[in-house]
Amino acid sequence: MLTVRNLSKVYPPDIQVLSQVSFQVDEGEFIAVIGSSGSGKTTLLRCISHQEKWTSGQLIYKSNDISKPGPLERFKLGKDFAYLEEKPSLNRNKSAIKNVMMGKVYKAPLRILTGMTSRDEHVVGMDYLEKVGLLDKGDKKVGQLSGGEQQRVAIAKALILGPKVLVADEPVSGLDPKSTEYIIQDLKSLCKDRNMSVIATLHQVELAERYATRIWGLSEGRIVLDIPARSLTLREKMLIFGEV
Ligand SMILES: Nc1ncnc2c1ncn2[C@@H]1O[C@H](COP(=O)(O)OP(=O)(O)OP(=O)(O)O)[C@@H](O)[C@H]1O
Repeated sequence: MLTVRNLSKVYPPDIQVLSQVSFQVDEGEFIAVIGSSGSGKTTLLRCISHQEKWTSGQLIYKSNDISKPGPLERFKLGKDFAYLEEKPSLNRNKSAIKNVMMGKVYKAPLRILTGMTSRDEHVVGMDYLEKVGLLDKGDKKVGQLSGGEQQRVAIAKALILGPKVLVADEPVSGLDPKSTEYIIQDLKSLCKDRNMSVIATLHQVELAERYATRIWGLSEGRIVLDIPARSLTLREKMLIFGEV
């Protein structure tokens, strides 16, 4: 579904962060990206989701070369790719449902894109909150929700336009084990039930080993390991992290 060839990213004047990164992503995969701090994980995710310009490389999505997307392709990419930041920007003073409804691409309200009424939109928003187990918290202000619940609101917000690929930067960072489990299970069922692909950075290797379908190990801006998820050997950990 998605093929990237030789993606490189250089920040001015000459900070090479990603070097010749190549990979393929299939529908329904849950890919965990692991690597040391500064290895380029966030930059990779931001490049994949077109939050960041590429210095060079080729992106083939659904058989179309969209390495240099025009306005129409950008619109389509924005709809098909959702990017979930490490600290999602939610409005703490607004309710969970209102935040979810703000999940719109290219500033176009859902109803312009789909012809829905605002009432239909509300129902759809609640549907997404239900998918992440927050149906009963829809009217609560986001500021009154726990960190894990806020992250789930952000996931529902990212999902509202039905992306095919969800790119999530540290979706469980700073969360307690129970919230972590909830969120990872949410992401996993999105892959399974909706055939969506998830690419997520995870700091805890055990989470990647346990829940992902595939693991990418990043070191100094290169994918040094790309394997079906399983317990990593010491040698593989050394390859990714250096000393372990
Ligand atoms: N806008 C920028 N300008 C210059 N250098 C940058 C910029 N953004 C990131 N970098 C550099 O790129 C490298 C990789 O950063 P990135 O945030 O992608 O790493 P990371 O693996 O996500 O790290 P962490 O796990 O600490 O979040 C770092 O050395 C960082 O300083």
